[in-house]
Amino acid sequence: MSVDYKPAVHFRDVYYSVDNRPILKEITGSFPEGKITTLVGPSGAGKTTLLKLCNGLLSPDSGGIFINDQSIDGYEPVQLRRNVGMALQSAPMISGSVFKNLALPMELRGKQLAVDEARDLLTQVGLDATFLQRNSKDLSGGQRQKVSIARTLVNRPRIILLDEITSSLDPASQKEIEALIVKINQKFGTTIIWITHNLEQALTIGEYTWVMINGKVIETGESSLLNAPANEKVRRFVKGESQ
Ligand SMILES: Nc1ncnc2c1ncn2[C@@H]1O[C@H](COP(=O)(O)OP(=O)(O)OP(=O)(O)O)[C@@H](O)[C@H]1O
Repeated sequence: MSVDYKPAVHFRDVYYSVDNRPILKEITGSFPEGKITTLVGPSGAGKTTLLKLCNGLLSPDSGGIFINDQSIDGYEPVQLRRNVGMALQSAPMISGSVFKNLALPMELRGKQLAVDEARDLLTQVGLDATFLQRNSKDLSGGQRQKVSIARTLVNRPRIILLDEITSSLDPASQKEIEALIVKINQKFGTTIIWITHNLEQALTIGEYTWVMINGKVIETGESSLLNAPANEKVRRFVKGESQ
């Protein structure tokens, strides 16, 4: 990974295991501040696990994780969740209105979300104000993902983690969400770490890529590395061949 950029998230020799089974091994590297980095690799490589380490949902067995140069252990959980937002493929919603869903991150901090602010958030993600009173269960997949992203923005996070947020969407919705994430990245300088199975997406949207295989980071660099991987395992992965 280029040394020209300040790391937003830095991993230093991180190990993580479940029931003595190593899931992540020797993870060292940085996600540059203000950039979009995609995380690719075969199923079970450890991508989601790595993402969950970035916001404290999981803790490493050993090694260090640093968010904006500060050890993740030094953050209050609330402060960490505000700094590092996350959106998931399933875009989980609580039952009730879109407004209720947008207000949730504030409510968890004992605060209220102003209706004007909720409207602004919807505008940011390309939805009009009529959506505020819609029931979350009546949203399409693309709309649901937009609300999920808007809800992430409530806390104005400096870093957003995305776990396959477009993989269940039709191509048009996928393009809309991609454009939305690029806009958020450019407008607010938000660091984006994006797990995707879509290598075309990694090439076009992400400036940088980490390739993970079997719990290890095998290659990192500009996304164009996917066009000509140096590593044989990565070459096989990119060609869709089994490891
Ligand atoms: N809580 C857990 N208990 C047992 N095994 C787990 C647990 N969490 C993760 N694993 C295992 O760790 C490995 C990595 O899982 P992870 O979900 O991080 O991979 P991934 O690269 O995100 O995969 P996918 O692309 O399929 O989502 C898998 O073998 C998974 O079964």
